[in-house]
Amino acid sequence: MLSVRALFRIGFLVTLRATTVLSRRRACPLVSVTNSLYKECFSGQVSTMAQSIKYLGQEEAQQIDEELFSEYGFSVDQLMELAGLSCATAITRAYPTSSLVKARPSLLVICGPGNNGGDGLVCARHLKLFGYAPTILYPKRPNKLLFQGLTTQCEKMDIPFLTEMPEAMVVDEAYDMVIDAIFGFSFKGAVREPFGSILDVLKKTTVPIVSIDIPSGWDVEQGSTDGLQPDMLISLTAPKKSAKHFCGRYHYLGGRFVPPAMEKKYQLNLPPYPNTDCVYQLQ
Ligand SMILES: NC(=O)C1=CN([C@@H]2O[C@H](COP(=O)(O)OP(=O)(O)OC[C@H]3O[C@@H](n4cnc5c(N)ncnc54)[C@H](OP(=O)(O)O)[C@@H]3O)[C@@H](O)[C@H]2O)[C@@H](O)CC1
Ligand SMILES: [K+]
Repeated sequence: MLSVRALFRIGFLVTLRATTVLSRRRACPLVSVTNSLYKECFSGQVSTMAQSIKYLGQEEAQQIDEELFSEYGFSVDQLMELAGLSCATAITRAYPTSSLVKARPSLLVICGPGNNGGDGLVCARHLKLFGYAPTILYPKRPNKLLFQGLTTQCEKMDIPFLTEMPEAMVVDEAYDMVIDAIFGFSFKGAVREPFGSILDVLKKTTVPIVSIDIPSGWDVEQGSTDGLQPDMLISLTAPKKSAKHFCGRYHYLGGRFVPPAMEKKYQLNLPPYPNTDCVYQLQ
């Protein structure tokens, strides 16, 4: 005889399989269908399931970030290294080099002017170590030692830097995917150049886009109806509210550095990362 617990477990696996198949069709309204499936089947059953994770607003995400530095004594480069490493790890899980179609597993990493761009630089460095061939576009570089160091590290790893954004057709021909590390949770207002033109090109490409923390150009809380539609989203620390509108195939959580006291204070309800993994697959 199967116990009630075992029946719930079977029900969960069947639903998980169904949501994976559904979400691969990439139709946006399915996000709410899958979420309601979760709620219908599992409300109150398992506290660590995906639906119980907190989705952060913009101010709360910035407050947590600030507190990690001011109260918990972390440095930016420490957390950026862990964030970037988890992004590279999640990408290798979703798109192993053996699954890519180009002769070399070529990736275009586009880095923005803030810390999201820094995550992109770290991610590119680790991806190179993992056997991929990243190329970086870093059009607006902050005049800070941290970013200069990250840039030097990539240059010394023989990662090429582009001087301008290629056309959409060139991107599709030359790269297996694009890593979007342009804007994170501090993005606000209308997109300013040169990033407006870059995002316009990205909207015309057909290769998969992997967005770090937030699909760039999306409102951090509301998302976007006509913006990028990434194939993969890697939420850092905890998903932001806009992640509810994500319609791609893969959603990972990374940035396994949140102290338990902070998790409790903000009621993040983070899922249990398996063993020593630095990523957790939410979808
Ligand atoms: N604790 C965590 O979770 C950790 C988070 N980490 C990462 O940090 C990310 C947040 O980083 P962040 O705060 O530096 O901001 P981010 O979003 O990269 O961009 C700011 C830049 O964008 C610019 N900009 C803004 N709006 C714009 C517009 N409309 N059009 C054009 N430009 C615009 C803005 O320009 P400015 O205001 O200077 O003009 C500024 O230069 C977070 O998402 C995660 O990836 C990890 O590294 C470590 C641990
Ligand atoms: K991004």
